[in-house]
Amino acid sequence: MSLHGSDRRDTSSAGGNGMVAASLRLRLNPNKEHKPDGYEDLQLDFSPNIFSSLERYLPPSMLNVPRDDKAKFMREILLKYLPLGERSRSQKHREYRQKIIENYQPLHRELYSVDPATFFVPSFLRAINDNTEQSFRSIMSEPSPGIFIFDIFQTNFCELLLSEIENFEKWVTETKFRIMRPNTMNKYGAVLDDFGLETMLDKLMEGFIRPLSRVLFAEVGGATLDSHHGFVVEYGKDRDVDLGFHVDDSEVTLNVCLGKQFSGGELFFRGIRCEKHVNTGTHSEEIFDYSHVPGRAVLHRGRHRHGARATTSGNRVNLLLWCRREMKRYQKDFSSWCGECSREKKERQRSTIAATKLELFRREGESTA
Ligand SMILES: O=C(O)CCC(=O)C(=O)O
Ligand SMILES: [Fe+2]
Repeated sequence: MSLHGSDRRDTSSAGGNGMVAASLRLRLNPNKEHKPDGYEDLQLDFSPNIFSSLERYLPPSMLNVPRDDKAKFMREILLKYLPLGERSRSQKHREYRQKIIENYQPLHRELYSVDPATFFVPSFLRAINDNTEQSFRSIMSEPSPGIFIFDIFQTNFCELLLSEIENFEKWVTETKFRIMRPNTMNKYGAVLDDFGLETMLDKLMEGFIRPLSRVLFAEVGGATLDSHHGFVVEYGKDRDVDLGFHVDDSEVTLNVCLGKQFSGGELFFRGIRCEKHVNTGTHSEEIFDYSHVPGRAVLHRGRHRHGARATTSGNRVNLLLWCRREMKRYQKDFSSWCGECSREKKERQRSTIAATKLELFRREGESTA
């Protein structure tokens, strides 16, 4: 589910609307002293972070009621802000997930909560612990502006995750369970959030990707990423072949190759664009192609246009974490990150300067004539 759009962002006035009693209005300003509960372990239709953020807006009388009651109250408010169609979609999705989680037996339970020492390579962990731009840049390359490449996962972690995914798919085939694919562009692959890995991926985003995005992608809200869509894509014989040119429904995307053996499957990047300019041409300096390496991450803005070439032999499985900001501010000026908006802005500035210069020359000419 998603909570996009400026109309649904301003939760501060939500309590004044409809069924919730007037005495239970949300506060206009958050209570910054209040330490919110965690909601990761509950099956909810919205990201646990949204509940923790919204909790600071609860009326004072509700702050200390049981967590389930707070979650119920906030869920009702959030649901009212979804259009009807989306509301029932969100309800159905919750039931769908519930059904999987009740019936699927995980194979490697150790994958379901983050264990930094066994998940990540030491260089990545050191950089995250240092938490400085310099430490981040020391472990990554930026072969093209806004595209960062670095080693992230240990081989053993990649293998365990691949084996868990295979086990899930085996269960899907055996039980003939109809699963939802990660998005409209894939016929294969699986949504990791749907079979129990949501909390682990949330921790991965919060503790390990958000610190990087805060520094590397500040202008698209990298510091305040608050939800994610986590899935795997699978290519090869009997799987998807390639992936067309697109932008992701994310502010920041983490793409990590898990394996296995394959050839082809290169990513091609073609510049960052806002919605208005998404189909404009590419400039030569925006062209960048990348060959995947197992365990290695590519981190880029969701609006960085890209696609994946055909995997010509073997199997390729990649983990994708689309990191989002549900609580987005409505943004109008994209010139800090859209290649075309910034070119247009520079062009406007250049012509204003040229016109001013011309006018000055003209006046000078008149006064000396
Ligand atoms: O196949 C890949 O590595 C890219 C996948 C991708 O861009 C996506 O799923 O959004
Ligand atoms: Fe993508």
